[in-house]
Amino acid sequence: MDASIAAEKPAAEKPPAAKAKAEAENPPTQTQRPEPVNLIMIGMAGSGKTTLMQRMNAYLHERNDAPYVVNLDPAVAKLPFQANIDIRDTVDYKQVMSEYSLGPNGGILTSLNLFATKLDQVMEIVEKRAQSKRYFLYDTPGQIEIFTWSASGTIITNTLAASHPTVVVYVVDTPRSASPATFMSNMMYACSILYKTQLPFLVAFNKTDVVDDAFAREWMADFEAFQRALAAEEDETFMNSLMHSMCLVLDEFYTHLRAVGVSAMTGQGIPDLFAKIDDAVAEYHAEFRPALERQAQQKRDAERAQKADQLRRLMKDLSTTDGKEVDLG
Ligand SMILES: Nc1nc2c(ncn2[C@@H]2O[C@H](COP(=O)(O)OP(=O)(O)OP(=O)(O)O)[C@@H](O)[C@H]2O)c(=O)[nH]1
Repeated sequence: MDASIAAEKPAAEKPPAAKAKAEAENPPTQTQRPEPVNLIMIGMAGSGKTTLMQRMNAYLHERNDAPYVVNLDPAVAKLPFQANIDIRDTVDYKQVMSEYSLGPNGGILTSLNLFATKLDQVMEIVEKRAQSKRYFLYDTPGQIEIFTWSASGTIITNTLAASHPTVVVYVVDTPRSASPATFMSNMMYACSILYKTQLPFLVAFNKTDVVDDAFAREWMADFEAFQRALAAEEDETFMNSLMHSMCLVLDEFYTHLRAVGVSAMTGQGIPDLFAKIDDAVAEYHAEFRPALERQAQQKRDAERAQKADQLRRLMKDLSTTDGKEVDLG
């Protein structure tokens, strides 16, 4: 791995005519910039994270609000956009695999671990850009568990969340979730990530140009509709009875879940996606930030109590030395 994070790259500039048009339609505001927002894109392989990021990137460029883009997927072959920071500039995933004799997943995990050791440098660069950028988009590996359940993924997520409002955008391949079994599996995964990260969460049902997400909304809003869809499946297997029980758990999850249908391909639903992101940011301020401050306070209190306890024990030791002088030097 390189000794330091490779120099950040400027995102590809728009053609001058398009830039001038965007500026005329959306002149840069003189008022104070809203606080930066980190958007962590998570989703199963092929759900469309990268394509959706590209669409969001283009949408924001059109509004003269170019985002800052970070690629955290060391194994991605080709990106449709120019990332400002790219893990591939820092870690060579194939070299990591051969150097440590690892398979593809081990290679991704080790690359992320190596990258996490340089996170302070990344955060320094990102913090500088936070003066002028609103949205920071983070693309993650399609092997979800490598990011969400690894120490390095947790370190990256927590570091981002401690710096600025951070929202998880969970991307779902809507056509591939049209059967009750795959839908339920995907939602169980979403649920576990929500509880793991404890961050404001948004489900983006992607590829609505292929299959409308109305069925998903119905299943989330109406428990019986989902039960009927399950019953309509041909065989009542072990999987189905397991799902009958699981959907009772998910019912509670759905009541607080923010969801939006989008098409990364056509751009349908993108304004709604950003409106939902605003809601999630409000939740970050109302719930996550105070919880984070409470935790920090508890940690400070515990450290203070520990120091006081150590001092008390030291004083006790001193008082039991029979009046002999104790050399503290
Ligand atoms: N029809 C349609 N296809 C899409 C849409 N979004 C993505 N795709 C296609 O889905 C495939 C996977 O998209 P990616 O953006 O590479 O998915 P990913 O989640 O980043 O994949 P990994 O990098 O493997 O995790 C590509 O062929 C995309 O063209 C969409 O909204 N509509």
